[in-house]
Amino acid sequence: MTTPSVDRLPAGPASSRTTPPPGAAVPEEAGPDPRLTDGVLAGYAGCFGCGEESPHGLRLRRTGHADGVVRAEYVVQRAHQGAPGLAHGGVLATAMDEMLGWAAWLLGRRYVTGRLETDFLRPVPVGATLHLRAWCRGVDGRKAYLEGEGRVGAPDGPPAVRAAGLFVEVPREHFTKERMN
Ligand SMILES: CCCCCCCCCCCCCC(=O)SCCNC(=O)CCNC(=O)[C@H](O)C(C)(C)COP(=O)(O)OP(=O)(O)OC[C@H]1O[C@@H](n2cnc3c(N)ncnc32)[C@H](O)[C@@H]1OP(=O)(O)O
Repeated sequence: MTTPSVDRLPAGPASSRTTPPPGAAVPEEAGPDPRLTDGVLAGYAGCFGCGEESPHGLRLRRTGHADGVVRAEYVVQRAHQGAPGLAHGGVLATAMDEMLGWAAWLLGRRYVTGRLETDFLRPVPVGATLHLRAWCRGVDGRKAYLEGEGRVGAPDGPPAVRAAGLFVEVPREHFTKERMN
C-alpha cells in the first residue's frame, strides 16, 4: 500500500459520494496491463481526450507516472473556448475526467467514470499549458476514488482546476469493438 506523495491543494471538492470510506486501501500502481485493453481503448486515436485523430480533441500528452501519480500536459486550443480567449469549463472537466481515468487504469483494472466533481479556481487562457496530475485515494470493491488537479504554466503554477471522481470497475464487454467508429 502506498500513499501518493502529492503536494495537494487544500480542501478538495470531494463530496461524500467521491470520498473513499474509512479503510479503503490505496493499491500499488499496477501499470496498465495490455491484456486489459487488448487493443480496445488504450492509445485509442479517436479518444477526445488524448487521441491524435480527434480533430478538435484535447490531445492530452502524458508526461509520466510515478508513485501512483499520473502526469500530463494540455495546451488549450481555440476550439476549446467558452468565453472569448478562455477555456470552456466543460472542456476542463473533460481533461480532468481523462486524467482521473488514466490514474484509475494504472491500478490495472478497467474503470469508467461514475461521478465527476470539478472546482474551477481561475480562468485558463487559450494557448496556456495546463499541467495536470491525478492519483487514487482508495479502492472499495468495484469503486475507485480518484482525485486530480491542473495548474497553469508550470507543475507548481497557480491551480486552475481540481476534481474528484468515483470510478466503477467494468468487465471487458463494456468496451466492445462494435461501439468504436
Ligand atoms: C495510462 C493508461 C491508459 C489506458 C487507457 C485508459 C483510457 C481511460 C480513458 C478515460 C476516459 C475518461 C473516463 C470516461 O469518460 S468513461 C465514460 C463515461 N462513463 C460512462 O459512460 C459510464 C456509464 N455508466 C455505467 O456504465 C454504469 O452506470 C456504471 C458501470 C458506472 C455502474 O453500473 P453497474 O450496473 O455496473 O454498477 P452499479 O450501478 O451496481 O454500481 C456499482 C457501485 O458504484 C456505485 N455508483 C455507481 N454510479 C455512481 C454514482 N454516479 N455516484 C455514486 N455511486 C455510484 C453504486 O452505488 C454501487 O455501489 P455499491 O452499492 O456497490 O456500494
